[in-house]
Amino acid sequence: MNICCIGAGYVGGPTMAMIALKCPEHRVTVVDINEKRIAAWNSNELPVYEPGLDEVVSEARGRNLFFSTDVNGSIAEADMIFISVNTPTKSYGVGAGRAADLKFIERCARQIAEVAKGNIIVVEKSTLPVRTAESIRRILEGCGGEFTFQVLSNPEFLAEGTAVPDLLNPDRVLIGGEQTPEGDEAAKTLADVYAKWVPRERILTTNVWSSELSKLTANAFLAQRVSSINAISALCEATEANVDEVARAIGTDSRIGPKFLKSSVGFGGSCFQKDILNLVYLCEHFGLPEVAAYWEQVIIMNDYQKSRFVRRLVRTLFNTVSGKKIAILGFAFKKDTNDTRESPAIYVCRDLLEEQAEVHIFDPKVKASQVFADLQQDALNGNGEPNPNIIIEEDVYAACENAHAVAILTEWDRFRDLDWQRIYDNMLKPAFVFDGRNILDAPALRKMGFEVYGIGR
Ligand SMILES: NC(=O)C1=CN([C@@H]2O[C@H](COP(=O)(O)OP(=O)(O)OC[C@H]3O[C@@H](n4cnc5c(N)ncnc54)[C@H](O)[C@@H]3O)[C@@H](O)[C@H]2O)C=CC1
Ligand SMILES: O=C(O)[C@H]1O[C@H](OP(=O)(O)OP(=O)(O)OC[C@H]2O[C@@H](n3ccc(=O)[nH]c3=O)[C@H](O)[C@@H]2O)[C@H](O)[C@@H](O)[C@@H]1O
Repeated sequence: MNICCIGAGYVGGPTMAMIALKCPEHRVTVVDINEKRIAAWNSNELPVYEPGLDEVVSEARGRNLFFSTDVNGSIAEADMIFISVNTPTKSYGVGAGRAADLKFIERCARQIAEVAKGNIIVVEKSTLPVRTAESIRRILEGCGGEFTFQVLSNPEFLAEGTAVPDLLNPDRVLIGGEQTPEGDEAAKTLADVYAKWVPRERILTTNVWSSELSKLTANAFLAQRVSSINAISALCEATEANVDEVARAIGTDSRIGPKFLKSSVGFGGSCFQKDILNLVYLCEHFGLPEVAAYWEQVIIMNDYQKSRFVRRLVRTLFNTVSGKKIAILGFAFKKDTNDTRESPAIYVCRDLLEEQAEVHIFDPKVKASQVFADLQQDALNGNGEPNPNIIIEEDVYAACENAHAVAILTEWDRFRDLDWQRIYDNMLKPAFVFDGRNILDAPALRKMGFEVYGIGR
């Protein structure tokens, strides 16, 4: 088959690279309108940092994996077209701040309608509101083009930082199709692609709507676990219970399970918040305000956790951080990724800048330009000059030197192994550490003289 994937982002790139690697008999072309991104996929410095991805791409690229900006050309040749474009939260008009903005999806559907040929399978890889496949079907049907088609839903469950192992060994692959002989046939064609490396029993098929809704539901459940343990972390701080001990105690109950119970400064990433907002919007749209309010609370709790972290820091630093140097260790939304979308670090830094702190930011993978873009309105002062209170550090020890406090905002493994004695010696005293990820050995640091504040302990 000729497989085309529209959208060479965090999902399109790695997913298609894995399909190409495992299915040398298929020709896979990933297309994007973003020329810089395609150029990066064709270079030695991929646009996405994921452990193990370089190896996968370099084995398949040029053999049966191609990255191109020729969107129409690739669609015209394709038997199967994945749509893997971004579906951000709408920022304008009806549903602003909640609904998913589907303009990129609709653009893809219209482009497919214009140039596709033959018998094609259109696969929704992007995360979409339930019933989007219906809109895609109507656009494709309405154009009177020279092709027949089936629309499948095949949401992606990979997590950033572990994309390669997640794709190699997924818990499940979900395929939703129309319940007709043609729909079943299309679902089988896609299942055969994955079956090259995923055991058949892990390939689930459902109707289209269940598949679309399962993706939003999975993310909502995962985020809800984080918000639930974070809610308990606030109570732990008030009662001297330890949230990590509570998490371990409840996680050993096999009905609850141990994963996704790590209390933190808050969840980030491009999807949890956007997908829950989308779910909330859908519930409101279908006249279910109680259900909407239930899920919205997951986000409210996450916002509370991020602002609570800053309030605690300011309170501890004698109620002012104005003119104080605060070292920010980690800017990505989780370890092993260069992605900063919705990173809690953005919100923490903004609040600290608002309090007139000087933030010295170190992250091993995030570029300075990305940090400035994320801190947008704070990046420039009123005169259009760069904000002198935002300093990007290349060296973690320089970031901490003469600092009043260190805040860990991403759980990069290397932060655990830093020479904390050296950091202590070079900090102002009292030397405060706010561990927003609970990764440090707090008793050992206290012995050195640090005042350590974790989350929920
Ligand atoms: N980032 C993640 O870990 C996961 C994301 N998802 C979902 O996958 C979808 C894509 O997410 P990401 O890859 O993170 O987004 P992304 O923003 O990294 O990539 C999307 C790409 O689509 C391109 N694009 C948009 N419209 C286009 C068009 N008409 N023609 C060609 N290219 C076009 C953009 O230029 C961009 O490079 C979203 O719906 C997201 O919710 C699902 C699972 C995991
Ligand atoms: O749809 C998506 O985009 C993806 O969203 C998440 O993946 P991702 O956001 O990449 O990363 P996660 O590991 O889920 O972490 C999300 C956020 O929650 C935080 N988190 C996670 C787990 C935990 O116990 N505690 C916690 O604070 C992380 O630090 C991070 O900020 C889901 O895990 C994926 O299954 C899904 O495909």
